Amino acid sequence: MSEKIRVLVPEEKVDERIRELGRQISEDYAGKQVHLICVLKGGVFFMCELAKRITVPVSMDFMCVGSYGDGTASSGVVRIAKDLDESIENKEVLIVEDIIDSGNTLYYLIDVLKKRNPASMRLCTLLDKPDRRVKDVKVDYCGFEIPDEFVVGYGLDYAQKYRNLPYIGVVEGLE
Ligand SMILES: O=P(O)(O)OC[C@H]1O[C@H](OP(=O)(O)OP(=O)(O)O)[C@H](O)[C@@H]1O
Ligand code: HPA
Ligand SMILES: [Mg+2]
Repeated sequence: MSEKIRVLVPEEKVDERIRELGRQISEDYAGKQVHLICVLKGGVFFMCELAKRITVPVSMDFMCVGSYGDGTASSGVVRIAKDLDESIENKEVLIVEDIIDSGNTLYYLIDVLKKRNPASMRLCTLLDKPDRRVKDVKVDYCGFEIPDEFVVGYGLDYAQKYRNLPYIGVVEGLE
């Protein structure tokens, strides 16, 4: 069955904002190498586009975590399905996420990664949904603040579908 999707942020706006974020990050990390950590699966589209817009040297690694399963609410239990391949000790780490919603995922991840002694650690998210926050998470770079609606596209899924949409949409008709 397929749901109805309403466009919330069109493709051109997403692309333009990612270029701006890339410029800002390049300025802030001038003279350094930034180590991007992609939070799979949702973060992968954003990370690829963002990395192309960063002009300082970039390295990258991937971690796969999840707490939503096929539903629209966080289970509260964050599961690591794949850890990083490399050490982050003394690296300028920038975590790249698609969305901060309840904050459960990033609260947990930041706690885990801080113990590995990076030189610095910041967070960049394409979307921030502050109305749903239950855990406090500091966002350093944000693409868009969005209202309390379940969104898909640009890596975000509903029951694993719609990640490949090139825009941010709202799934209509969910309670
Ligand atoms: O702030 P939170 O309420 O924790 O929600 C945000 C997290 O939830 C989603 O991941 P999900 O668990 O759906 O895994 P996925 O990226 O594989 O879809 C999303 O990609 C974030 O990682
Ligand atoms: O609004 C959302 N959409 C898809 N996945 C999510 N994970 C947390 N919030 C969302
Ligand atoms: Mg998901």
